[in-house]
Amino acid sequence: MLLSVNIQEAGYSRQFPTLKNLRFSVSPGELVGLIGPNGAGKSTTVKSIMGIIHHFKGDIDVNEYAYIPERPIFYAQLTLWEHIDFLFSTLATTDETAFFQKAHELLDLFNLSAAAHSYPERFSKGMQQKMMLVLAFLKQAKLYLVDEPFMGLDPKAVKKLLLKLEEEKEAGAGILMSTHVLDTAEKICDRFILISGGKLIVQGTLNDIRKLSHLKNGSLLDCFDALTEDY
Ligand SMILES: Nc1ncnc2c1ncn2[C@@H]1O[C@H](COP(=O)(O)OP(=O)(O)OP(=O)(O)O)[C@@H](O)[C@H]1O
Repeated sequence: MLLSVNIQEAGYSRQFPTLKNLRFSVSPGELVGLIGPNGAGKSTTVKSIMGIIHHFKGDIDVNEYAYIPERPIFYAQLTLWEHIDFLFSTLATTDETAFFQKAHELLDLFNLSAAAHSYPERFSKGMQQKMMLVLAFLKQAKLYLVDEPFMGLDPKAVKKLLLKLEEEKEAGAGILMSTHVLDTAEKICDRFILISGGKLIVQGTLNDIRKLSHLKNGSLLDCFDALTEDY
């Protein structure tokens, strides 16, 4: 198991916890979709796994991970290449040649080579998001925590991201991905965790979700709609 989550309570105030009684796990080679309406608690779940939620009761067992944030996070004073250099200095890996070769490949893949020595503050939103992808894939972690990754990416970049996720999965990584892009999630995720109002509604394959929502051939969106009706 790469990730085992048992949240009894988590949130931003002790009196009104955002999440309650949420249990799930992610195994090697699995892409698990974390879905739910706005404000359902997806980001709070990801932050709980990362250990940055103040009010927390429960147990999280998590391997070393790479995080792809919903909104780009970077140091304004460092160029993209300096971020890559800095990342190398924080990793246990000693194979410098392989690391920097991979950095060049990823920059090339996401069309960022020409921007490598520029400051990310001046990048477009999509370029900043692609920079997050490059840094995450460079970590070569066994577990990926991905929070709404498609925002701001052009269709080509989305396709490349999906290919990279598939590649990592084939290589045995586990991925937890929160997203609102349900038609894509339906195509690529092995399982889903549907939350609403901070509670688990259902977890399982699309077929499990179809059964529960009584929609035999329903799309993930139809099932989502049916199961979050009172939202
Ligand atoms: N920093 C914060 N302080 C206080 N409350 C917060 C904070 N961040 C989120 N919340 C609240 O926690 C609840 C869950 O928010 P969260 O961001 O986890 O939802 P989400 O499912 O990721 O939503 P979205 O799809 O809109 O990104 C919301 O009611 C939100 O207002």
